[in-house]
Amino acid sequence: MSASPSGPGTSRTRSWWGWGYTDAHPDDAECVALGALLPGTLPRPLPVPRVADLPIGRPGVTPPTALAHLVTTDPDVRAAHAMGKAYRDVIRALRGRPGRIPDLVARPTDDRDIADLLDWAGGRGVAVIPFGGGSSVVGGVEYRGDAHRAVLSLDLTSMDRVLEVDTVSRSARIQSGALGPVLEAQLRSHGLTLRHFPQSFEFSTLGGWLATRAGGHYATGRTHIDDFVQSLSVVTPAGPGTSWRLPASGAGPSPDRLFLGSEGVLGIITEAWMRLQERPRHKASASVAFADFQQALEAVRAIARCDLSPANCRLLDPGEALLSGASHDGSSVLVLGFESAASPVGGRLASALDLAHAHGGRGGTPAADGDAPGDTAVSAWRSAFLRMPYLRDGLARMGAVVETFETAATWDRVPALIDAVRTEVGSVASKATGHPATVNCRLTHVYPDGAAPYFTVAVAGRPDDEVRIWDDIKAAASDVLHRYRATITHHHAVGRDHRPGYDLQRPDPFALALRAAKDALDPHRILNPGVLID
Ligand SMILES: Cc1cc2nc3c(=O)[nH]c(=O)nc-3n(C[C@H](O)[C@H](O)[C@H](O)COP(=O)(O)OP(=O)(O)OC[C@H]3O[C@@H](n4cnc5c(N)ncnc54)[C@H](O)[C@@H]3O)c2cc1C
Repeated sequence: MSASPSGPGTSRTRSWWGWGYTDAHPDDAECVALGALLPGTLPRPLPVPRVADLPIGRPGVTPPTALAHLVTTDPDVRAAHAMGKAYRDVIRALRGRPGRIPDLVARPTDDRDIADLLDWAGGRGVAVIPFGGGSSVVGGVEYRGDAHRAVLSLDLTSMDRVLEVDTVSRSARIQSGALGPVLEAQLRSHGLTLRHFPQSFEFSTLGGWLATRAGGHYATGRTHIDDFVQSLSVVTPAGPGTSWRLPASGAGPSPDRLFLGSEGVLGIITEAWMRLQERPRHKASASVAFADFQQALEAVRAIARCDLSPANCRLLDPGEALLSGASHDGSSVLVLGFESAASPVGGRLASALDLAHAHGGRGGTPAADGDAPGDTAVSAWRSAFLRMPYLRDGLARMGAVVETFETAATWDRVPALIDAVRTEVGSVASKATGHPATVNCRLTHVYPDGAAPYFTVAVAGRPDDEVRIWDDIKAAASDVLHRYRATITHHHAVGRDHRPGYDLQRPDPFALALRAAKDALDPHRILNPGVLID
């Protein structure tokens, strides 16, 4: 079992503490250059953390002989499964204080292995934390507390095959541990694609997407992974179950809906039949600049209502546009993209541009229908988007507090919500650190009735106090969201970090029903304790 899983067809090493591949991390000189962008950061980067320096104790439990071949106690592997990939996780690793290191890491290869591991853990009071790619940004894959005798991280990535493709119904049965690129590589030979591309695509799994109701790259329409699910197979401590494959069904509450977004607290999603698509042959994109952010919001609202279905409709405020290189003159930028396997999309792009121009937008010559993006602001935004998590970790090494959070609200609240977050979160961040803070915003997904604003906070921290500072900033952000009745998360999930906000958001009878489901399916309360429901 390797400590640092490699990407498909590559021997590159995954970082145990930070985002992605170690060879893509900013070096010390780049970290210093990044730090210079934020007044008050450290003069030199914090050293890259080493597993050898961590307080990794002996495992508190030994697996039975029959399961020993699935389990490792290797310190490198255990460290890589201790936390997710939020800023909070990265800075804790950098400061030598990661979350609790799991006692054991298991990599099952089929449903039987999972059932046996759950049986054993249930009988011994061992907590089981399902682990896909480990890209959670909400404390979803770490254990907090001490109510269990030991902790087992259940890594699903050995179950990564596309098992069947039904070209007639255009769907496939896929094991849940497949990372994005592994899954797409297997579908390519059939000329098909799932086309679910979260920013974390490279290092997250189908099971993780389903368990967190992840949001992909589609800005409108099928924004969440839920929309692609035909049926699910789940192994719970109370037994396994598979829903029927159906294109749609009105037969009572949906069994799939119980497990979509269940974040590993009710059972392990082991495979799913997923709706596929043909690869797009027609693509077109363009960007439009706006002098006024409020007008840009109006333009996006108009586009979202017109049945144009852009695949990309990201509105970047001036700070986001500057950071990604999409604009340098204080403009907000709307990045528009259309795609289709069936018919040219130039007409839809032209209609969206007309609407943007009618609301004061400038530029955005429609690119010819084809594969190339054509527009430099669009290309700049795309490369910055993929590089951003690496840069965040570089800034963390400079002692900065840099993190994102996201939400969704109806259009009537969106403009005031964005203003309130900028003002109140910015003020808490500056007061907590004594340094100027930036709070930037982009819209990642848009709907006819509302939008999903996504915020990035950046401020120089105070040495060794970064976690507390971030927790204070996050608490202020959650307060604003609650006041505006905006969701605690549009797609990042609840995990442990969003529990207080989630508890306030969900109706009481729903909490009762969820608790009853937990009692029935996980009677020993071993699955991901602390997440979603107690
Ligand atoms: C840089 C970065 C960018 C991101 N971009 C996006 C984005 O664009 N869209 C988005 O939605 N999210 C995004 N995320 C968040 C994260 O990638 C998603 O939540 C993703 O769905 C998690 O998938 P994973 O395989 O890494 O799951 P993990 O992080 O391993 O697990 C997430 C949760 O699901 C549970 N779980 C995992 N697998 C299973 C399973 N098979 N059965 C039951 N429970 C399971 C875990 O216990 C945990 O609670 C981003 C994160 C980072 C760090």
